[in-house]
Amino acid sequence: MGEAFIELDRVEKVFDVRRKTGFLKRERREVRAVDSISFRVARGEMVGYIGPNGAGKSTTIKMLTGILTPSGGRLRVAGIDPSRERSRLAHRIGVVFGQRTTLWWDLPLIDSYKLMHRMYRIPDARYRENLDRCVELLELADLLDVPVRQLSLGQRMRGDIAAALLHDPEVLYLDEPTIGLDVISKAKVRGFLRELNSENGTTVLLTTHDLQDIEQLCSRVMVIDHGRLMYDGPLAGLHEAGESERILVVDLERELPPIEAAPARVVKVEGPRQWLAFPAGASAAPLVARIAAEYPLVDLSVREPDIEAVIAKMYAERATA
Ligand SMILES: Nc1ncnc2c1ncn2[C@@H]1O[C@H](COP(=O)(O)OP(=O)(O)OP(=O)(O)O)[C@@H](O)[C@H]1O
Repeated sequence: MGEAFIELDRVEKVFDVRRKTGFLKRERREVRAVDSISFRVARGEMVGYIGPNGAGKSTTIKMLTGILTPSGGRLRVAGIDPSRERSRLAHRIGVVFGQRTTLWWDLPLIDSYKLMHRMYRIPDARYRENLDRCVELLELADLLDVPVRQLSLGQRMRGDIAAALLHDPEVLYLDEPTIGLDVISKAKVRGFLRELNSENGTTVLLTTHDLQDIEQLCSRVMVIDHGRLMYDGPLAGLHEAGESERILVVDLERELPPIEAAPARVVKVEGPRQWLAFPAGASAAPLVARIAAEYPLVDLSVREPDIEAVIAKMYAERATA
C-alpha cells in the first residue's frame, strides 16, 4: 500500500447514554459505537465502508472530520489529528451527508457556492476552474439560479457534491450519496465519483447501503458491525459470500431452539424470528415445506443476499472456524 492518508489505530468511541427509567431514576449505559477499529487508507484509494444500521459508520466519519473526539486510540488524516485541528483539516477534506444538505436552503445554488468561495478563501482562478468542471460533469448549468429548496433530491445531491469539492479536498467522505435517487441520478453520481478519483486522485471513503455503489466504485470494502471491523478486503471476496446464499426469514409462534433443516443453517435468531441461509441456486420450496411440517410457522419471506446477509454469513463462518 502507498502512503497512508487515513490511519486508525484501535480507535474507540463510547457514548454515555442516560435513560429515564422512573420518576427520579436514571439508568446509565455505555454504547460502544466504535470498538477498537484499525485500518489504513492510502492516498487515491476509493474504499467502501458498509454495515447495518447502527453499526458505527457515521460515528467513524464524524471522528474523521473532527466533529467527534475518539474515546481511545489514535486517528490521523493527512497527518492531522482531526479533533484537535478541525479547521486546519477542513481545508483538506470534503464531506457529503446524503440525508442532510450543506447548502443554504432559500438561496439559489450559485449563492451557496459563492459563500463557500469566501469561507474557504479559495483562490479565484481555482474556484472558477473547479466550479466549471463540477457544473459540466454534474450537469448543474440549468440549476445554478434555482433556490435549493426547489431542487429534486437528485439535483440537490449533485449540488452538494459540487459544494464539497470547490476547495479541492484531498479526501472526500460520502455518507449515503445515492440514497433515494433514481437510477439515472445514481448513474450520474457514480460516474462523476469514478472520474474524480481517477483524474484527481481524490481519496474517497464511501458509506452506503447500496451494494451497487460499492460494486461500481470500490475495489476495497470494509464491513463494520457492532462497532467492529468484520471484513477488510477486495470486493470479490465479499461478493462471493453474498452471492452464494439466500436467506429465509422464518417467524415462529414462539421462541424455539435453532431450526434444523440441513443444508440450510440458522445464522441469526431474534426471539421467535430465525434467519436461515441456504444455497442461492436452490429452490426455497422444499425447505419451506419441511419447516412448515415440523415447526409452528406464522410467516416467512425470502431475502436476496444483502449486506446484512453477508455479515450474518461472516459471523457463522467465524463461529465455526
Ligand atoms: N450522540 C450519540 N449518543 C449516544 N449514542 C449514539 C450517538 N451517536 C450514535 N450513537 C449510537 O452509536 C451506535 C452507532 O451509531 P452510528 O450512527 O455510527 O451507526 P451507523 O452505522 O452510521 O448507522 P446508520 O446506517 O443507521 O446511519 C448506535 O447504537 C447509535 O445509537
